[in-house]
Amino acid sequence: MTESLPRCLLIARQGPEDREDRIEDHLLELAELARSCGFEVWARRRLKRPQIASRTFYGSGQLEALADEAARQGVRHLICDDELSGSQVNAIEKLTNLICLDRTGLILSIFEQRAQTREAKAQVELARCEYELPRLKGAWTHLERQGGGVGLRGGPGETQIEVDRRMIRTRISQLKRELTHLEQVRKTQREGRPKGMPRVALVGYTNAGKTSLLKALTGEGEPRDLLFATLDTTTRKAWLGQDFDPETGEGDAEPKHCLVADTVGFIRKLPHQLVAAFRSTLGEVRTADALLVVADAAHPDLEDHLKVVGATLREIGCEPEDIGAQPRLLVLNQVDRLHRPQKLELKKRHPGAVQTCALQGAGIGEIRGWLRELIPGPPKPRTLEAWELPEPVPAP
Ligand SMILES: Nc1nc2c(ncn2[C@@H]2O[C@H](COP(=O)(O)OP(=O)(O)OP(=O)(O)O)[C@@H](O)[C@H]2O)c(=O)[nH]1
Ligand SMILES: [Mg+2]
Repeated sequence: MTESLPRCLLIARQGPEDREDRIEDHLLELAELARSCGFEVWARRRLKRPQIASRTFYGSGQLEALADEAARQGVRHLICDDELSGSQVNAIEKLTNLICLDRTGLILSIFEQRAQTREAKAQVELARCEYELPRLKGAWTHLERQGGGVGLRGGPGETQIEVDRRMIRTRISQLKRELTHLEQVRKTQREGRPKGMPRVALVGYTNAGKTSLLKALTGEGEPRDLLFATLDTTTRKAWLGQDFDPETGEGDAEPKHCLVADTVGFIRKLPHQLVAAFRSTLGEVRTADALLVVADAAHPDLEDHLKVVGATLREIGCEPEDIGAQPRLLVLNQVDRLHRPQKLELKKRHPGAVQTCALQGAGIGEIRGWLRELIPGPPKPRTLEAWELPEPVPAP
């Protein structure tokens, strides 16, 4: 007998400046995250609030009404798209009698479920510790209230917080030491890889089809329709064919290869604790000779996704404007889900991109051709596209 999945209710705040459709999109993405974490989504709600309520973020009136509705439907979890403080989570849980998770907490839970290798596990635990540390106060307020009478400083609660904080800080130091060691191991492995064979990293928004492209290029990889299916970097050898014209006899008959690394996906508001903790895994991206930036071309938020990818790449130290910056190829994947006019429109918007369908192998030959060019030397300079550049600062 299959156990039924825990049901959850998703909410997001809509401020006066927020467009309704954008908040809906964010809720749809949150629903995908919840599904990837093992929840069944019962409902999504936009809560219109001109101002943030400091204690409960969303305001007690709306939350109480939702809690009644959720209780009648057997919903136990409330997942919020907004980043909440520990004391806000506590106040919401008390008011609604639901288990409350914010977006960062949800993403961390997915990463915890997926982490397989020692390195991924250590990275995720580090991110979890960094996330919990500032939240401890909220979690322990019930003890603080029990603590010390008149004239006493602190009390049992406060002491407990201090003990907890110290334990977490000690664990953070241990994990950082372990990760520095693992980063060194990774660096040595990289240096030991065959010379003269370019290393290419697949990067992009989660669920865009990076692992599917790894499979199309190298024959290996397990694509899954889940957000953050891939956490660990996998590197495989890809056959790139040969630059040889049998009719004229021109070119190089020697077959060419490169190494392709699949990496963890990016997402809007990727918790900064995770970006920091995944520095060593993402080192594969920083040190790659070239990047294949993969996007789901059929996603309605394609352009936003590209901006998130551009910004996250900058955050991990890949600046497209730098001298000697890695060449990048934009791979617009899943074009089998688009009609011809949409593909033409996309071609106009991103003329330098390759349009692919990783599942059927369309466009893979073009990627191979681009990768072959990397071998004799760096490809020609290219004009940067708008999504790679920082957002312009609005005029005062
Ligand atoms: N229709 C269609 N589906 C695709 C294509 N490429 C990938 N998919 C599907 O998209 C889903 C995600 O594919 P993955 O390759 O796992 O995506 P990913 O970017 O590695 O995702 P994460 O590792 O979770 O970040 C899977 O269900 C794939 O079958 C494509 O070209 N066309
Ligand atoms: Mg993947």
